[in-house]
Amino acid sequence: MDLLEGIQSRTSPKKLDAPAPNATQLEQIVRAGTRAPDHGRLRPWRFTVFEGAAREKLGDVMANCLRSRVPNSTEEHLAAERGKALRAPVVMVVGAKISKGKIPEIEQVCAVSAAIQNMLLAAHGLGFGAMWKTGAAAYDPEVKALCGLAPEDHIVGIVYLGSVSAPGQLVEAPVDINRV
Ligand SMILES: Cc1cc2nc3c(=O)[nH]c(=O)nc-3n(C[C@H](O)[C@H](O)[C@H](O)COP(=O)(O)O)c2cc1C
Repeated sequence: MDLLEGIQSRTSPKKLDAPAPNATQLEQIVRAGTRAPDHGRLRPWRFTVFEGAAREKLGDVMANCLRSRVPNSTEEHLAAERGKALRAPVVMVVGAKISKGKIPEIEQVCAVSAAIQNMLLAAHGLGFGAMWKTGAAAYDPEVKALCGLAPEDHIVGIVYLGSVSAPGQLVEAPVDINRV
């Protein structure tokens, strides 16, 4: 797939199912992430993959976090939160491990953000779908800890990967260029 065509045709699918990218394809996707621009070559990205039954562990932690944040959560809400981790065959938490030093924190987060976009495009190029989500779980220290991240690190995206079973809608954004 041509690069520009891939960029223009990528959308976030509505639904993802099996088959997931295999181990080689997943490595290609992550490798694409590591080609992102990265000020100071700090390699701030951390990729944590949950597949198969491991997704249930993530779902349980997400539901426990919801219970702590909102103690009167109903069983229905908790089940819905747990279910988020099962909405694709592969769930990848992409974190930014923050280094203290001369590279500003925002630039480290930007590098991880660029890595995620590279991965969405790589998945698309390989014929898979990918969704970039966050939600309250992404800011929860327990979810961070499960992924080997400290409270001061960031979860930049929870990336859902699989085969597209319901495509997203391609919505063109306005192209406004301010020329001075
Ligand atoms: C940092 C970040 C966090 C996001 N979190 C969510 C989210 O939690 N839920 C959601 O529906 N979309 C989220 N999105 C937006 C989707 O990834 C997606 O881009 C958007 O729905 C537009 O669809 P498109 O990718 O097909 O253009 C997030 C995007 C970014 C960059």
